[in-house]
Amino acid sequence: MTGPAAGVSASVRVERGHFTLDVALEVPAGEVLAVVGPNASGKSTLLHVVAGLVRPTTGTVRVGERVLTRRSPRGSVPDRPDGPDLLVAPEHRGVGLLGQDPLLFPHLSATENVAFGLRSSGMRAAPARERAREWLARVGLDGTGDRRPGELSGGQQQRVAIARALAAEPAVLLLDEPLAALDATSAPQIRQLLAEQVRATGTTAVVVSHDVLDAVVLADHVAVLREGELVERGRCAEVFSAPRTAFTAALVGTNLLPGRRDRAGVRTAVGPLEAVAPEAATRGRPDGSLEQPDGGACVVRFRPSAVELFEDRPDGPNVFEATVRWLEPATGGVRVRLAGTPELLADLEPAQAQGDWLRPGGRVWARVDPAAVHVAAGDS
Ligand SMILES: Nc1ncnc2c1ncn2[C@@H]1O[C@H](COP(=O)(O)OP(=O)(O)OP(=O)(O)O)[C@@H](O)[C@H]1O
Repeated sequence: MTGPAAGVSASVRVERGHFTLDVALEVPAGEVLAVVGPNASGKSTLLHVVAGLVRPTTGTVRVGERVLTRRSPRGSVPDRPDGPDLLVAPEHRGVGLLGQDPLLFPHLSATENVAFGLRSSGMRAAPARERAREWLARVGLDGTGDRRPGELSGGQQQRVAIARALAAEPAVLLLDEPLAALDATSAPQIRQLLAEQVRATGTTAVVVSHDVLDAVVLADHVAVLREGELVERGRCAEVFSAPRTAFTAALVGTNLLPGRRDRAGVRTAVGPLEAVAPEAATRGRPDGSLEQPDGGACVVRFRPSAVELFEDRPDGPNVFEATVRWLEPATGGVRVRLAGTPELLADLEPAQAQGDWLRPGGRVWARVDPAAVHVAAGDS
């Protein structure tokens, strides 16, 4: 490694025409942060700022104690205490970047591709080749070192790129959708390999993806980016199991509604909802009550499989009428999207999804199991 594992901190603003990225984030040394968000939310821009490929409009990027990028607002005094503007070149930052394209040299063998980076950082030829062979074995390519990229599958090429990136022992590794170009068989294998190797080497890493699975498998923490701003962050398990914004809930495929508590329950856009989930009583004060028992803003969360749909109004609490937006396949059944803001999801078993009444544009009755309704204090 170029030194002991170092954390990353970035507080930057990038203005690009109509788009503005404005984020502040920290990744502790040796940990992995996933940045997830939809297309054009600014994920790649953020990585490129950390890699030194994009100069921010203002802000600072540090790896450990070392400042790699600093840009002050225009018109500020140049001899400020925090130092002059600077942009350390990408190749001198100790920061590796692995994208969806392995970008291997086509005329070099796999071993030579991995050894190239080591040679350019000053290692002699024989030890560089030896180290390259060791790394190819670590990524499951023992015996294929003499092949050129054209003689390797897409997944194998990406293994070579991972070996090359990690063999250089970067202080920080940036992963920009590293699995996006792989087929459905290779992607899980490479995801697992990356997770193992990043952890085994203790490399600090930032992975950007629109796929929540990458965050779950690869990362300790997740930051959710929307239109250039971080809308939620925390440990993956916490953010994904109890999203606090409708945006993140949609990303992880659960339902979340803003509400207000009153004596009778929770008022939401679809009507009053009862909750008897244990979490409703555990996420507030130590005595079990919620922080704002009356009139307080809260978020109501329930999984799509807790929603049943009916042609005629059913009995019971938590019943509301809705319009079907569309139907799509779901694991073991059918996912129905119900129109509204936010859109709600219902996962039905195939037998429940029969009948003419369940069609896009049709009116249906929805019922949510009160035992599956979780309520937490806060705004969505
Ligand atoms: N070189 C550039 N010049 C001007 N605008 C750019 C440039 N590169 C990206 N943008 C704009 O910045 C915004 C964010 O793009 P970015 O590629 O960072 O998003 P992303 O979240 O990585 O998207 P995707 O998931 O589609 O890769 C977009 O609106 C994009 O059009």
